Amino acid sequence: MDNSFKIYQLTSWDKSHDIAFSTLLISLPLPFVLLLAIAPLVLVKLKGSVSVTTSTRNQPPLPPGPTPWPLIGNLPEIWRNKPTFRWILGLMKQLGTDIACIRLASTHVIVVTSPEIAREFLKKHDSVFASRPTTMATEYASRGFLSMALVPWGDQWKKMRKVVVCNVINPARLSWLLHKRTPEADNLVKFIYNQCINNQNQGVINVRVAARQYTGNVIRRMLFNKRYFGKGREDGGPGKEEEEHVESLFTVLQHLNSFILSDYVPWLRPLDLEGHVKIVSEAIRIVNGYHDPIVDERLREWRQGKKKEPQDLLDAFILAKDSNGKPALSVEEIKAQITELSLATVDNPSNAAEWAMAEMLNKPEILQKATEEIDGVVGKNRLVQETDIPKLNYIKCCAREAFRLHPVAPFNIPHVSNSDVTAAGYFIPKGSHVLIGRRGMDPNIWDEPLEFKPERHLKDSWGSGGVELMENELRFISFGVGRRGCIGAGLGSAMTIMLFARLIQGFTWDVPPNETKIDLSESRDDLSLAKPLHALAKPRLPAALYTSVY
Ligand code: HEM
Repeated sequence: MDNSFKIYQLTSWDKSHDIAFSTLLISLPLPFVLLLAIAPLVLVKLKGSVSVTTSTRNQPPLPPGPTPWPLIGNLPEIWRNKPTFRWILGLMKQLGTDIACIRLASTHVIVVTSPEIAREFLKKHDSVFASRPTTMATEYASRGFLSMALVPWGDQWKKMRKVVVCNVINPARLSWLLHKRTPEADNLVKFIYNQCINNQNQGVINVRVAARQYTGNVIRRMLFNKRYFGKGREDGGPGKEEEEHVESLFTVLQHLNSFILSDYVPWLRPLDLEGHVKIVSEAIRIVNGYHDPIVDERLREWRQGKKKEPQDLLDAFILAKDSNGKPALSVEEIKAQITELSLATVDNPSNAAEWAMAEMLNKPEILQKATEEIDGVVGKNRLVQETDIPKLNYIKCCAREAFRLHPVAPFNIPHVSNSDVTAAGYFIPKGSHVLIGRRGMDPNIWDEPLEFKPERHLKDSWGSGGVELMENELRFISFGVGRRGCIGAGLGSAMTIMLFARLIQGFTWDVPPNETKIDLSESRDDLSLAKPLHALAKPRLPAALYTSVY
């Protein structure tokens, strides 16, 4: 391999020379440190504004991208241009390319926005791109890379994926725990109903809070057999513990892959220049502060023989055995994986439901059609159930359209290449971080790509099982594909549809009084709605359906 493409391994973070160097740096005044960091800038920037690298050995070029500065690459650009994802996507538009290479210190960050190239990376070269980067936030969130989604390719990932798929997240477990998910769907309509009848905020509901608490409740119930860490609330809403839990999970998610300098220059981490170390460590401390005592107590109960029957996913983790009949996972691994599953569950379904509702409030004819579908399939004398999902094809089209137009993040979870490879005619060096755009915007595939048009999914997803939220051709990324594809597509789909269908079935929705339209502006820093969706809800089913729920 050409030495110029050697990648600095971030896992060297805790090596003693880094610590010593970092300690030295901390003791220096900040301006001096920055001067050290930008010293290479005094060197001449090598080329023009666009770099197209060619090789002396007939090697294909790197994908086009901004010319890197010597040593530090494009770090000054990502420091200056926040949020980085908007800068990268804007740059690619300017360059007219759907694959780009951004150099961040010695790391090649390859960004892909075309489905065809995405398929080449994640299908044709799936095994090459099966690793993950090691960032500050992924290290904290995974307790030092003990879990699955955030862990590089290797034995730890293989072990965790096998244990979780065989013992914890699979179709059998999903149906085993249906009786824990349904009460949370019931609680969702109860919580909104109570706000309506109490005329809280004149019936204007914060849909984001309701959606995020539903996803938080489902995963807490499935993992720990409880909705509330504390006393909870009579009206079905979150107590302060649940608010803090869900908020902290979202804080971690927002910082997981956020282009901070020290993810590319690890010795900068102790300086915490962007303040992310403080934010992420505090959020993880809060999350683990809720989870860990429950895990420890449950282990004690099993050891002391107080527990005999598994009741939830935590029990499934504890009872999982390896081929020698020994516990498959250490306590730390169980705790790491539980946090990761919580992170994986809360954001996508709630974001899709909130966006779909916002879009549909501005297009009442779509909302009307979705409501009619549920009334036709389910009627108004019982609440929609997971068993109804196969028949709710239009509802699924609306959710698919929310995933296409408003994914929870601009890029898929990053992949890392295990070896040099040529893809899409470009040289992709070993260790490259590959970011695949999640939005489905290609005008050759999607007519009027910026429009929310659920009908577009009726045509092409209508297989024998009806419409699905999976998108195997990667025309947008919902659950991904291949070795690192989502293991929770079944659960994630069920949660998204139940949340969304219960909102629509349970209430008529309107824009708040004194407003004519929902403001669909996107947040500057991520792809969420800039302002949490608030909408006027009115119950539309017999009162007993809201009040007789668990
Ligand atoms: C609508 C809900 C969900 C969506 C849209 C979604 C989407 C995704 C995506 C895009 C990936 C990355 C695929 C890749 O790297 O190419 C992923 C990975 C993953 N998801 Fe999900 N997910 C959802 C729900 C869940 C749930 C409910 C769980 C588990 C309880 C889960 C567990 C995971 C795990 C463990 C991975 C990492 C797999 C690995 O790296 O080996 N997800 N998901």
